[in-house]
Formats: sequence, structure tokens, C-alpha cells
Amino acid sequence: MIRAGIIGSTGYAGAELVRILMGHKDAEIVWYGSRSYIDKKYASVYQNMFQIVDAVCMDDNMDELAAAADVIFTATPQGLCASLVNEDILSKVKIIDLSADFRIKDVATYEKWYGIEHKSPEFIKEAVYGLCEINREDVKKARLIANPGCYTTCSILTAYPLAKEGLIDMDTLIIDAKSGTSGAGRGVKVPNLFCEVNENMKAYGIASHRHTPEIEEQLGYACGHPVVLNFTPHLVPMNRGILATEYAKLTKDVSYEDVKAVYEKYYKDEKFIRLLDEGVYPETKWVEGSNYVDIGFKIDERTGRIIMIGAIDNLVKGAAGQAVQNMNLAFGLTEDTGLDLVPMFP
Ligand SMILES: NC(=O)C1=CN([C@@H]2O[C@H](COP(=O)(O)OP(=O)(O)OC[C@H]3O[C@@H](n4cnc5c(N)ncnc54)[C@H](OP(=O)(O)O)[C@@H]3O)[C@@H](O)[C@H]2O)C=CC1
Ligand SMILES: CC(=O)N[C@@H](CCC(=O)OP(=O)(O)O)C(=O)O
Repeated sequence: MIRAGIIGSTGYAGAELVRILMGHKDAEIVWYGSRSYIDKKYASVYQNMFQIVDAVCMDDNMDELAAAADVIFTATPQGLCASLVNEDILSKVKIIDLSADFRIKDVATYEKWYGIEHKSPEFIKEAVYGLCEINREDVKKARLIANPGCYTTCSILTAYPLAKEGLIDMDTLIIDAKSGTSGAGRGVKVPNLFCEVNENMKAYGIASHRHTPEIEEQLGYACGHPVVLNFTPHLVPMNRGILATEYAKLTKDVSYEDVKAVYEKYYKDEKFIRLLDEGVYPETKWVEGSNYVDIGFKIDERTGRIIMIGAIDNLVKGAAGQAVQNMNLAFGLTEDTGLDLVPMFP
């Protein structure tokens, strides 16, 4: 049995980790970490866990936690994981960080886009970017896993095969993405209040969202040269879900079947990636509550562009589900253990 500790178990990503790990046959949660609810019953913070979770929330004593757990998930604000990691901790326990602290390899880029000083840059090189479908073999050996961001997971996986095969002109790539409000976390923020979000839609982080360098870096590795792109996120009035619509010029005259063959080359054996049939385009409802990534595309003959569309649940494949997928790989379990989550509808 893998003993899991969650720092930030009371946030939305942490709560989703709790939900998924409760159904995992080879893992048990031994530490419900919190900053604001220490000694309070976890189920009093999330009443959906009434009579399911009996534990109380605990502080983030890393030494005690590292002794009690085999894996620590950090589902905490940017900068916290980097301030906790050290060689002693990593020699005892694996860390799966849901924040961005170890995703970006260039520390100056991280510090510029996040506006904070990185507290343990010496571990950035070692950290594995935990996009399982792409970095599976490295994740299996990792001590420190950087779980990708929600927009980034969706955006990268949707374009990856075409970037890798040189089928799209990366200089023309534009990503337009929408997220449900849970993507912003449980903390109280005015832009996320009901009256601000309901019956409303807004772009934010225009030309400045911190997921931009993460997407650029990973797609750069795929195509073999630096990538600069436009990424525009939008907040939409729903709880969960991300839809990314991506536009790029094709580099060759290709048919639907040619492009489909490229997607299949990379994804046909991927359990969590569903390539939709021709003429069918992803909807967030079709992946809600699940670890799936749905992908569809259309070639626009008139403009010479391809339009790629991807959908995920931000809290599952975009956070907790992917973190558990990473844990499974890192501990030699079957990759989908505990992740047989059937999408809910409506
Ligand atoms: N929400 C999403 O869809 C996604 C989130 N992420 C990332 O996951 C992380 C958590 O996000 P999310 O769950 O949305 O955020 P929330 O605001 O919902 O939760 C934050 C959590 O971190 C804890 N926390 C806050 N400050 C500290 C601190 N100084 N020390 C220890 N714990 C602290 C909070 O504890 P308490 O409440 O007890 O004070 C809470 O449990 C972030 O890095 C986020 O970027 C990644 C992908 C998707
Ligand atoms: C709707 C919303 O606010 N979403 C968050 C992204 C959540 C996420 O994945 O963030 P991390 O990269 O920090 O893990 C945002 O735009 O900041």
C-alpha cells in the first residue's frame, strides 16, 4: 500500500486528490495537510466526505510527513513546494508537485513569469515534467515530478503530435482556451464571485498568462526549436472543464486521414486520450469527472489552417488525476489504477 500525504488537501486540487485516492486500491491517505484547518475534521471542510473520511487536518511538518508517507503531493500555491524540498526529504519520499515550481527548466523564466524567487533551483534539472503520455519512462524513475498545469496539459496534448511531426508552422500557433472557475482554486477572489462569473465570459492574462512559457517550452521540445505563441485563457461560468481551441497554418497539403494518422501514431494506445471521429468536436461535459483528454480537429481548406480542439477536466487530467497517473508510474503500478473514472453527464 502506498502511503500518500497531501499538502494543500483542503484546496480544490487537493480535494480532488482525496476523492480519487479514496477509490485507489493500492494507496491510502495518511496525511491531510492544511494551513487553516489544523486539527479540524477533514469532513467538516468538505461535507461530501462525511462518514467517508474520518481524519483530521494536520500541519505541514515535512520531517514527520516524510517519515509517514511514501509520496507527498503538494497542491499548494506557487513557491511553497520549492521552499520545502531538500535532499533529505527526497531521499525518503517522492514528491509530486501540482504547482508550477519545477515545470519550467529555466529559473529566470520561472521567476519572470511568476514574479517570485525560486527557493530550490538546484532541483529543477532533476524534476521530471509529468505529462505521462510524453514523458512516461522518465516519470517511472523520478523522485520529483512536476505535474503540468491544467491549461498546459490540454494545450500541449492537443497539438503535440502535429508539432512533433512538423505538420504545423509553430510561428502561427494560437491557443484560445476556456476554463471553469474551479481552475482558480477555492480562495476568495472578487473576479470569481458568482455575480462576476455567472452569465458572463471574460478573457484574462492576455499576452501574459504564466502558462504561456510552459506551453512554449514543451512544444519547443516536441518540434525541436524554440516556440513563441499566443495563449489567451478565458473564464467561463461552469465549475469544471477546459476547452482549448488551437489554430495553426499547415506546412503541407494534407488530408483529414493524413492528420488522423499522425494523431494515431502517438495516441492510439493511450487509454486517456480519445481521438474523436471526423466531424465530432470535444465538449467539456464529455470528460467531466474523468481523466480523459478528448481531441478533435478540422482542416480549413479555405485558410490553410488546421483547427485543433481539446477538452479535459481541469481538476482531473489537469491536476489530481494526472498526479495519480504519475504516482502509479513512479511506483510501478498499472498506469490507470484508481483512474477508471467514467465521465458524468449532464
Ligand atoms: N484548481 C485547478 O484546476 C488546478 C490547480 N493547480 C495548482 O494546484 C495548486 C493548488 O490549487 P487549488 O487547489 O486550485 O488552490 P486552492 O486555493 O483551492 O487551495 C490551496 C491549498 O493550499 C493550501 N495553502 C495555501 N497557502 C499555504 C501555505 N502558505 N502553506 C501551506 N498550505 C497552503 C491551502 O490550505 P488551507 O485552505 O488549509 O489554508 C489549500 O489547501 C496550485 O499550485 C494550482 O496552481 C494545477 C492544476 C489545476
Ligand atoms: C481559471 C483559472 O484561474 N485558472 C488558473 C490556472 C490553474 C492552473 O492550472 O494553474 P497552475 O499552473 O498554477 O497549476 C489561472 O489562470 O491561473
